[in-house]
Amino acid sequence: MRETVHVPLGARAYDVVIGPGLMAEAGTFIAPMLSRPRVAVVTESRVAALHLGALEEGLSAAGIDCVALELPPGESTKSWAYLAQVTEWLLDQKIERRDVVVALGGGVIGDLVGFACAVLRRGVRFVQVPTSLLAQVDSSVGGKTGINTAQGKNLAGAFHQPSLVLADTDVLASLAPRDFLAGYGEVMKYGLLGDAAFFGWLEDNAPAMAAGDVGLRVAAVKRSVEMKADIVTRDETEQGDRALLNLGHTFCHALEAATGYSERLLHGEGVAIGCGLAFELSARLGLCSQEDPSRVRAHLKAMGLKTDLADIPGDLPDATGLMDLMGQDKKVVAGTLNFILARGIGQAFVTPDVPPDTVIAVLGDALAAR
Ligand SMILES: NC(=O)c1ccc[n+]([C@@H]2O[C@H](COP(=O)([O-])OP(=O)(O)OC[C@H]3O[C@@H](n4cnc5c(N)ncnc54)[C@H](O)[C@@H]3O)[C@@H](O)[C@H]2O)c1
Ligand SMILES: O=C(O)C(=O)C[C@@H](O)[C@H](O)[C@H](O)COP(=O)(O)O
Ligand SMILES: [Zn+2]
Repeated sequence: MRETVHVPLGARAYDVVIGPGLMAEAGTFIAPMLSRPRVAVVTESRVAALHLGALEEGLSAAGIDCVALELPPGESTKSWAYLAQVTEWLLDQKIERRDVVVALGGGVIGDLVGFACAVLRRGVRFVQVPTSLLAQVDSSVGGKTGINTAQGKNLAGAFHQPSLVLADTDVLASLAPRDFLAGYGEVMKYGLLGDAAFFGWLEDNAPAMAAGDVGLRVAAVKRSVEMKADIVTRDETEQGDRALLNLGHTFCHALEAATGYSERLLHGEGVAIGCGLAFELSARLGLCSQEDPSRVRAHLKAMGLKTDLADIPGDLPDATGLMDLMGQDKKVVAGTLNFILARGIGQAFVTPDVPPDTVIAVLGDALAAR
């Protein structure tokens, strides 16, 4: 059940290894990369309590010593304060330019530690050991690293590719159901953006995958990573096509900002709701049939995922307020926001041609249904 997806980025190429039992073999994979048998691991306390011991044993079995830093869990750790703490801790540990840092955790740790490694001594290699479904299918691959700022989501960061990704599917068993489902939002995104057959496969198989079927989990992670690797290889720094991976994210990032990056809305939940809104907007613009957003929302509901703005607890800004938050999106060019829309399931495309009034109308209707 071991799968490897290669990300062919020339001098920055690397493998994503997927399957059960990888923690125990981490040292075997990492040892050939080292100039001395020592690594620094950065993680967070919830993941550390469950999986740091297994990683340390896997490293030690290959004769690799490690020091570890544990941060608080949660989205608010993706901040300037923790970027400074991680960077200074790595310097205090005398991590050298040729050393390797290991990011053990979900997307929060991967994004933060990757950014710290991008700036540490102007660039130190890092290995992603993603522990959430979201991190295994998306954030550990492709080299987008960063933090949130007071102005919005992921607004400071760098493209810094990992040197290796070890996605041990066994660790997904300890995820809380809500965190597993949030990660599923990004899995479904791949089907919606470019592979209708994968979306159909998910409609048939995702309930069993969520219930714990290991073979289905490996298959879903592999297909997601293949799709991401393919897009990232075509457009590493998001000059064009890579924005397809942002399907649903313009809405999602505004909603995350509006809910204060809190437990009210997890990133993957925002992606799920955002994908529904992107398809609704596409249907309103006559690009796809009304059956497509209905099918997306029906699948989200069947999976038990957040589907509508009504599923977000507490107050939200009005439609204009949400549009203002979208103004910080990194896809804005000369003041015009690029959207990811779809001509059908699996047929997403990037376009600046979206009348703001139509976006406001879609948001207004979604807010009115709360
Ligand atoms: N860089 C990228 O390309 C990219 C892509 C997608 C998302 N992201 C970012 O990733 C972040 C979201 O990632 P996430 O959903 O993994 O969030 P996260 O890192 O906060 O993890 C989600 C929750 O799961 C817990 N957890 C992680 N692994 C666990 C395990 N094996 N067992 C039990 N609990 C575990 C964490 O403690 C946390 O409470 C967001 O900041 C998002 O912006 C980045
Ligand atoms: O890798 C990408 O490219 C993505 O857009 C993946 C997204 O799922 C992810 O949330 C990413 O962090 C969003 O990037 P941003 O550039 O919109 O901040
Ligand atoms: Zn995302």
